[in-house]
Amino acid sequence: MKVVPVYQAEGMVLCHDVTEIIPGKRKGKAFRKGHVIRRDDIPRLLTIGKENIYVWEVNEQTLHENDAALRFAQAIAGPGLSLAEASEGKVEITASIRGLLKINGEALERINDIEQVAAATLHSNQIVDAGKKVAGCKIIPLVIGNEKLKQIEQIGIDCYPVVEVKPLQACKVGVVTTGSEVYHGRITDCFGPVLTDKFERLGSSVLRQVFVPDDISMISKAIHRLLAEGAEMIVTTGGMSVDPDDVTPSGIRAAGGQIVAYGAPTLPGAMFMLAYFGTVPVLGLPGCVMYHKSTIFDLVVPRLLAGEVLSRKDIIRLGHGGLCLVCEECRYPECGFGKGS
Ligand SMILES: Nc1nc2c(c(=O)[nH]1)N[C@H]1C(S)=C(S)[C@@H](COP(=O)(O)OP(=O)(O)OC[C@H]3O[C@@H](n4cnc5c(N)ncnc54)[C@H](O)[C@@H]3O)O[C@H]1N2
Ligand code: MOO
Repeated sequence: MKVVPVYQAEGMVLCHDVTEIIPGKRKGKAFRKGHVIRRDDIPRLLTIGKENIYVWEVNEQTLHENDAALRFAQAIAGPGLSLAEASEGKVEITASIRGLLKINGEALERINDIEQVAAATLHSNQIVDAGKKVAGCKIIPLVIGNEKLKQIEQIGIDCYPVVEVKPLQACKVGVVTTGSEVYHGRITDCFGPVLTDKFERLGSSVLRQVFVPDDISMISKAIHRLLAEGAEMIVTTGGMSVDPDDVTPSGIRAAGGQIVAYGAPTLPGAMFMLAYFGTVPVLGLPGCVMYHKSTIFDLVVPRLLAGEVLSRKDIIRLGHGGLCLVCEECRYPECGFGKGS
């Protein structure tokens, strides 16, 4: 900060608000702190009585907060995002498409470890609609050293993209509904409509729903039939728990898939299974997916539709934030469920 004669202040940044008082008419801010002084501001500043003012100097080594915030946002934003105009040292980042929000948490931490800058985001791995605000980049002082922006830009290159929205692929989904009580018509199937609705909301569709009793070989055959019909994802429903008739995990194993995990640290959704048949994910969905509004389904399926291949480690990580409070009115993803992963 330094004092300069006002007629030398063009291009420099005001360090404080400048108040103008016109008796009987108005009292208010004539210029805001952070304003970059233009040549035509000078006569007005002189009229207000400012022959000398405190300024920050912007030169090759320093940047005004708004210019810096824009470079900051450009450095962290990847595909599927758009940037708002810089204001008060801040640029907001919004989704430009509907899709899966991905945040590189490690890169974000490295950036926020740089002094005088702050980036805040929504949590990773949630579906966001186009227009949703997902992140904000803020410069703390009015003027910041260029080297700090260069550090951020290097992290942005090394970890590209720090923030992105991945589009969801439209998938043809095969459904294998197990349960002798459903197969023999003792009860009406309720899983199919829930899944049709959930997949349609995600831009995918149910190719076919096959009904089988609690029989390992029939479950296995149904999986192969749907694979042969071109299913790009298969979900089996029910029979995932511990009763003698809960044989769906055995059916998936018998079909010969590569098992990623049986059991997931999410409640509801603990009795979940994920397997792969080549590139086709096969999911074992427990009864809770039919009953509860938000479950393991909502944490895993969007990521699969965004093209991610999930590992056992990805499933294990769901534990932090994997406890759903089963609120009367479900507000997911505007809650803690799935937040830690
Ligand atoms: N002793 C234990 N009991 C339970 C455990 C456990 O670990 N130990 N796990 C619980 C969890 S977690 C879940 S989730 C549920 C359900 O798990 P399943 O996937 O095995 O579900 P099912 O036994 O097949 O069915 C439960 C219930 O839902 C009805 N159902 C199933 N499919 C359909 C369908 N397509 N349409 C309509 N209704 C359906 C079924 O008739 C049963 O009433 O287990 C807990 N228990
Ligand atoms: O899978 Mo149950 O899967 O936790 O409610």
